[in-house]
Amino acid sequence: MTTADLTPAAALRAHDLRVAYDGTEVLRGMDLELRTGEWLGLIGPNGSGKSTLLRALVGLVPSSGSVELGTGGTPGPTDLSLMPQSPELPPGMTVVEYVLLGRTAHLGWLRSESESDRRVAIDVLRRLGLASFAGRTVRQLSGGEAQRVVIARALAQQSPVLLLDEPTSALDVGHQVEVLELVDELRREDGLTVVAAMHDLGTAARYADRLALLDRGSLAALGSPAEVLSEDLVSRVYGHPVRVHELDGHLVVVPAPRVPRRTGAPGPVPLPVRTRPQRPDLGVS
Ligand SMILES: Nc1ncnc2c1ncn2[C@@H]1O[C@H](COP(=O)(O)OP(=O)(O)OP(=O)(O)O)[C@@H](O)[C@H]1O
Repeated sequence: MTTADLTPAAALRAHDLRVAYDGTEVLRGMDLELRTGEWLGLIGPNGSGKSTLLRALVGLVPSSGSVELGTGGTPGPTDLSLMPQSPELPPGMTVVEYVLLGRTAHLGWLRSESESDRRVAIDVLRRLGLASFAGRTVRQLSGGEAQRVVIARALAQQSPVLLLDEPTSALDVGHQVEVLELVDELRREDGLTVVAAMHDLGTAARYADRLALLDRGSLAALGSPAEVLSEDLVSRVYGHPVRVHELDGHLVVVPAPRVPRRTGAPGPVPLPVRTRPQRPDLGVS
């Protein structure tokens, strides 16, 4: 066996990916290589470009640079599946009809869904504990139920690369674990490649093989969770001091309280200086 055999194949490569809205560049010089079967966590403050990067990877926003499959071709509609952050839920559409939209990329011109498409949709709904909602309209769901239905639609597409934009922001802790474990199971069993933008840094670290930290449209760090979640780096990029602890073998990031400035109080106030961080040597090219 050679070293090449041991190196996971690339699922997707982005090179010098850039996006500008109304002439303002919000994503710049993004170079990423996704390995087949890996989970890449996207983290970064509000507005740092996580959603824009995901949308650029699927071609939903005009971008410059390149996105190509590991095999070298341009991604087609069945290659990447995106679960958007705030999708439109069409009024009157039932849950099963909505999840079946995930099969659209697999249908030929003017073809309607087959029995096997319906089976895929029902199976995904069942695995997410949503089968009893199948006949309900999507507007008749709670926020968390609706979010799981949107995830179900993305999973029903059965694409080899799954892009999730804050997939658990509306979910209680039990459903968060249920959804993330299901995605992780698909990753381990079927070699699904996952990119998930998440705000909870501990949860992102728990599932990701690597974390990509975005800062104002650029990649500030890319590496293992332990490498990227350094107190200094996270405090600087997020503009607030944090502490990183290890609990039961997992990293937990908690905001540190700002020390109130008192007249005559001894010692410095540990406020982070919000300057552009030095790019650490974490494999970012
Ligand atoms: N349609 C748009 N038109 C103009 N500017 C936009 C548009 N969408 C996003 N932006 C800007 O692009 C930047 C990146 O936004 P993006 O939504 O990618 O950030 P994000 O990291 O996903 O943020 P959040 O964590 O708040 O979801 C922000 O400054 C945002 O205001």
